[in-house]
Amino acid sequence: MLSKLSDPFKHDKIPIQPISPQSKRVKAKPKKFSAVIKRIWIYLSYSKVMLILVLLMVIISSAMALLGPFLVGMAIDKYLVSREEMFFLWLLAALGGIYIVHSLSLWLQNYWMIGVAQETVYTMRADLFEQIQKLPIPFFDKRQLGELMSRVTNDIENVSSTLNSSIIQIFSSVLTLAGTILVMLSLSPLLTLLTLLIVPLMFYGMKWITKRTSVLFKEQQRNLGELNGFIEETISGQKIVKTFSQEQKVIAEFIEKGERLKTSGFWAQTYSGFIPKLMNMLNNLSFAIIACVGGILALNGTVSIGMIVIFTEYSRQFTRPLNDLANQFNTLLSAIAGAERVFDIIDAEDELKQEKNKRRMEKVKGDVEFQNVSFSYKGYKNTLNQINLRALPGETVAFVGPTGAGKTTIINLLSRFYEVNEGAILIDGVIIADINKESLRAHMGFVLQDSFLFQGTVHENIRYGKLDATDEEVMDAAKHANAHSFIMKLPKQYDTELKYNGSGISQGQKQLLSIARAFLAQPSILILDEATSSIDTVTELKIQEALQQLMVGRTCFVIAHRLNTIQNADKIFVLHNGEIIEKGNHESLLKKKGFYYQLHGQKQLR
Ligand SMILES: Nc1ncnc2c1ncn2[C@@H]1O[C@H](COP(=O)(O)OP(=O)(O)OP(=O)(O)O)[C@@H](O)[C@H]1O
Repeated sequence: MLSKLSDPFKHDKIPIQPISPQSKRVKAKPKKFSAVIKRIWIYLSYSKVMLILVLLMVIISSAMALLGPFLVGMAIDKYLVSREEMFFLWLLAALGGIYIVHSLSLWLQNYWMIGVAQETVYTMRADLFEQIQKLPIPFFDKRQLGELMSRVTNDIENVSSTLNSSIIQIFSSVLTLAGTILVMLSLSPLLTLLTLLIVPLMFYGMKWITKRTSVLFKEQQRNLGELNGFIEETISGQKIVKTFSQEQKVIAEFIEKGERLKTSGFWAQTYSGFIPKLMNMLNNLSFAIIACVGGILALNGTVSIGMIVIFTEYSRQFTRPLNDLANQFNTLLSAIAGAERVFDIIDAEDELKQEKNKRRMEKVKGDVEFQNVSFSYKGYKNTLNQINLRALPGETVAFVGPTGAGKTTIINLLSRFYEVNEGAILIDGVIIADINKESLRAHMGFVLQDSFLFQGTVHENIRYGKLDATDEEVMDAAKHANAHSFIMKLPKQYDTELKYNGSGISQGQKQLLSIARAFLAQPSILILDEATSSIDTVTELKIQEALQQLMVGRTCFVIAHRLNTIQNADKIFVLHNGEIIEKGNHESLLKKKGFYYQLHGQKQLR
């Protein structure tokens, strides 16, 4: 029936596939709820004391809610029927007390639950962020930044709002439900059985609906992640979008993704919206049955009027928590979908776990050797084939070759961002796969083309190279890197706040800061990816001079684009299609009159 419902958001311009329940796009099967709930429970248990207090308040408020109608019924029988005024007054006073305690316990459970929810979400977010820091580079190859961001923000937020609103509701509903059934059974087993008639109907109705909504909620979260990824990408790439006048294309793509999110949201909400409607219907049915049968029993004189009032009140109390549970189910399903996406990342294999027992290198001389190294990115054909090379301590090794030849990949393998498929890389005679990654990278310094600068002061950004460096050391590094003079001209010198990725300073200045970082780190092995972007001659000279200084006494691997780097290099490896096709120094390679000679002649080293 539902598949026939028309999609109210149908867009005339861009045809999109509606995410109807029959859609083939809904592939994700919900994992076991119990496993996800168990995980959330572990997080909840970090705030045990507060949670116990919440539970205590839930028990009190549920008991008060149960006691209320009972006293009302008694009051009716005692006053309306027997006219026992004194007892009636006592009952009224007790009723007043019950409602005050009820309200207070409701307020307190809410107060403590907010604390539990905030603590839980804080820990979950911290775990997720920490895990993201430990994930290996190949993990990020497969994912969009915005999609990951969506997990840290939206999905976690989803869990938070559910904890705030649903947990108490679920606890108290279950308690009230159990208490009500018990009291009802003790009052009239027949009427209780009549009330319980609707339970199997509720159960099957809910099962049918939730089977569909859980898949749809997951689809909605995934679409939200995709949309966020797209937004992040287009905002970061605004210059390119504008340069190529792609605004309309980007807007159209956004609309398409937005439509997809809207449609999946629509179906998820529509399906889950049936839950309260179904509950309401069954609720009314139950009420009608009780009223009819109870009325007949009262007319026969089998039960008192007070008893009927108590009972109809309880029957309402019985269906109300069921109703509440059904309403909360929506939120709960959406939160479970979010939590599942968060746990997917938390459970991803982190690179540091396997590294724990590996050997740490205290000192590195810088003797680096590649032995028959072959490598392919996952799912691609070989990028590097049988690479053999050696750099002795203090030597400068340069890589040249056309674009896509595999120069960056060699560096990626040396830093263990990726692992070799065949062969081995050795540092000072030790295979690097056996060295703890952290300790390996601690001996490496990187000056990359697109050296990233973080939001923070100039000082903080340089100190990234050595977190415990003193102010003097930072300034000293900046002086060696020829960065000091431009820093002093900044509005607040070393305390100047840099904008996102250093967007407030020039490309050349960014490079000088990254050289300063490397100076501070004092690595034994230096990895240098020379910038190809054109920089003004004065800054270019400063960069050259700083790099010359930085390279002294270290083993350097350079992806070279500049002639003077090449001329000074001890060894040059010419790469083509993932293979070393020529090696030697500048003079010997020129003499050979091979590929290097051609590149050099074209004044183009890549
Ligand atoms: N993460 C990745 N996943 C799949 N393939 C990749 C990945 N990174 C690089 N490649 C591919 O590996 C090959 C070598 O790339 P690499 O970046 O090492 O070349 P390069 O010589 O440094 O090129 P350039 O001079 O343009 O930077 C290319 O074909 C590239 O498309």
